[in-house]
Amino acid sequence: MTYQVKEIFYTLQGEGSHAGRPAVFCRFAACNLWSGRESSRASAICQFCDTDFVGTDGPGGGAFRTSADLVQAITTTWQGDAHPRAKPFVVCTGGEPLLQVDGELVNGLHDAGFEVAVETNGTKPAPKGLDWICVSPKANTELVLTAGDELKLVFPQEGADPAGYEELDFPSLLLQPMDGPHLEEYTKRAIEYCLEHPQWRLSVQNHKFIGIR
Ligand SMILES: C[S@@+](CC[C@H](N)C(=O)[O-])C[C@H]1O[C@@H](n2cnc3c(N)ncnc32)[C@H](O)[C@@H]1O
Ligand SMILES: Nc1nc2[nH]cc(C(=O)O)c2c(=O)[nH]1
Ligand code: SF4
Ligand SMILES: [Mg+2]
Repeated sequence: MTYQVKEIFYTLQGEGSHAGRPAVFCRFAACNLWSGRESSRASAICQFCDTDFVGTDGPGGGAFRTSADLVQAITTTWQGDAHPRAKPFVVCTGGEPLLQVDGELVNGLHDAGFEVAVETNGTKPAPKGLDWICVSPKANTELVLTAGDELKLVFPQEGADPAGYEELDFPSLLLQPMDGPHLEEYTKRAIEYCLEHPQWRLSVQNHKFIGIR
């Protein structure tokens, strides 16, 4: 299978429970909830996306004909020293990574020594063996992945009340303020929500504040 990848880069995980951890980000092209074209944003199922995931023209991007080719590209992008306390870490994101990430790729990344995380909208099943699953549910979609390692809800979303996700099988519940013209107001509301409902924690998009990718 050919993997369509927008970009591959080395940075710190900016969001969620692993915030601050060095990681290779592999951003897969395409999503099932938006075409990625601005002209169709208003009619998309997911309308607040902060990411360009169209095409394969980003740094390190391309069409990788085999899982081995993609594993090699990810391996060469990792820049950390080998250390017994720090396994190389790759975050598969997108676009929607679970349109493309398969068991063969996960196995190949494991064989290369990586811990493998995904950032997913939760509407597609996950292959076996992933080390970290972050599900970020979107209003008006059917959630297929009802278990994982963290649930990171972009907040607020009409039709996606945090309380509706509390009984699912996620050890961490995170609220991430929706970036856009109302970020300041939504951050205040997310803080208030967490203070009143301490089963939720705040996830800020650190990378946007510290000027890294
Ligand atoms: C670009 S998405 C790609 C992965 C997957 N499609 C998903 O939605 O989880 C990566 C993360 O950014 C979050 N995100 C996207 N747009 C955002 C925004 N405007 N403000 C805050 N978080 C956003 C998503 O909810 C998700 O957790
Ligand atoms: N630094 C950094 N952390 C991130 N965590 C999730 C991201 C994503 O776009 O999926 C992301 C991203 O784009 N950059
Ligand atoms: S599901 Fe994820 S990648 Fe797709 S449009 Fe929404 S935030 Fe962007
Ligand atoms: Mg991002």
